[in-house]
Amino acid sequence: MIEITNLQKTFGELEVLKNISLNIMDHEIYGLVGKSGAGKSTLLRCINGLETYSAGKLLVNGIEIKGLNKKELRLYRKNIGMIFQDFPMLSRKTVYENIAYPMKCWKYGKDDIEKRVKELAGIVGITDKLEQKPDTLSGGQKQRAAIARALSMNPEILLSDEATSALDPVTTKSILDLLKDINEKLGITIIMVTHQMEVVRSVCQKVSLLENGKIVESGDVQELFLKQPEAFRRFLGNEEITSLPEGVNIQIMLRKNDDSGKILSRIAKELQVEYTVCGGKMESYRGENLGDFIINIKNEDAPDVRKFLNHEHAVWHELSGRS
Ligand SMILES: Nc1ncnc2c1ncn2[C@@H]1O[C@H](COP(=O)(O)OP(=O)(O)OP(=O)(O)O)[C@@H](O)[C@H]1O
Repeated sequence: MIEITNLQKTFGELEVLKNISLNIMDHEIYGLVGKSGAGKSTLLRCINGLETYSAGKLLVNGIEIKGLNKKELRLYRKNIGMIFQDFPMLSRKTVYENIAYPMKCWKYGKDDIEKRVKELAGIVGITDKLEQKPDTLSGGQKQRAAIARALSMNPEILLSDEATSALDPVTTKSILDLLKDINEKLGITIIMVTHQMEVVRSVCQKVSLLENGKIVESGDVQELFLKQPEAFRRFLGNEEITSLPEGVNIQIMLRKNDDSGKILSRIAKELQVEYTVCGGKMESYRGENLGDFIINIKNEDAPDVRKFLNHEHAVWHELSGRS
C-alpha cells in the first residue's frame, strides 16, 4: 500500500506539490490526471524515490521513502517498474538485451535471464521481435518491450508516465488492455500518470485530479463520472457546453444495472412533459457502459421534473448554458 500524507515538494521558490494526500491500495490501478505542469510526474518521481520531498510522508508498504539510505533505496527501486511516453531503449542492443538489462545489472544467471526474458516477451506479445533492434519496432511494440523490461525484476508496483500519449488510438487501446491484463494476472499495482481521460476510463479504478500542485478531486472513477464535481467537469471540458437552448437544461446520468435508462420515457409519460434531447453520450468505464442525456425543458416544467428526478433518486445536474 502507498500512503501519502501532506506531501510537499519545492523546486527553489516554486511549490510543485502542495499537501498531497492519497492512498493507493495493493493491486489497484490508480490514475493521476491533470493538465501539463500540474505536478503529476513530480509526484510519480517522489513515489519512485527519484526525487526527495520537502515535507510530509510517503510510505510504501509501511516504509518511509525519505528515510532510506542509498543501498535501501536501490533495493526499494528494484520493486518498482517504470514506463514512459518515449519508451527509452538502448538502441545498439537487441530487444532481448534491453529486457535482460536490469537482470544483468543485478547479476542474475544467464539461464534465469533467458527464461525470464522469454516469459516476459510472451506476456507482452513480442516473442518474434527479441533479436531485433528497438529502432525496427513500431511504437506499440517498443512500449511492449519497455513494459517487459519494467517487469523484469518482478516489481509489485508499475509506474506509467504518459505511456500511451505518443501512440495512435488503436495501439493505445492494445497497450491499455495489456496493462489491465498484467494488473489482473500478476496483481501489480499500477499508477498511471496521464492527461487523457480515455486512459482513466479504460483502466483506472480510482483517480486523483491535480491542479497546480494540489489534489482537487479524488475518488472512484465511476462515482466521479456520475457526480461530476466542478473540478472534474472542468478537466473533462464539460463546462464548455456552449449554446444550450433557452429554458432549463438537465443532464441525467445513466448508471449501470438500474432503471435510469427509462427515466426519459417516464418523464414524458408520467409528467406529460415535452423535452428535446440536446446532447448525450455513452462511454465504457473499465468495460461498463455509463452515459448521460441532456434534455431541454420549458422553465415552467422544471419544478416538476426536478421533483420527479429527486424522488426517483436519479443522478442529475442542471447545466447552465453559455451562448
Ligand atoms: N527538476 C526541476 N526543476 C525545476 N522545476 C521543475 C523540475 N521538474 C519539474 N519542475 C516544475 O514543476 C512543475 C510540475 O512539473 P511536472 O513535470 O511534475 O508536471 P506534469 O503535471 O507532469 O506536467 P506534464 O503533463 O507536462 O508532464 C512544472 O512547473 C515544472 O516546470
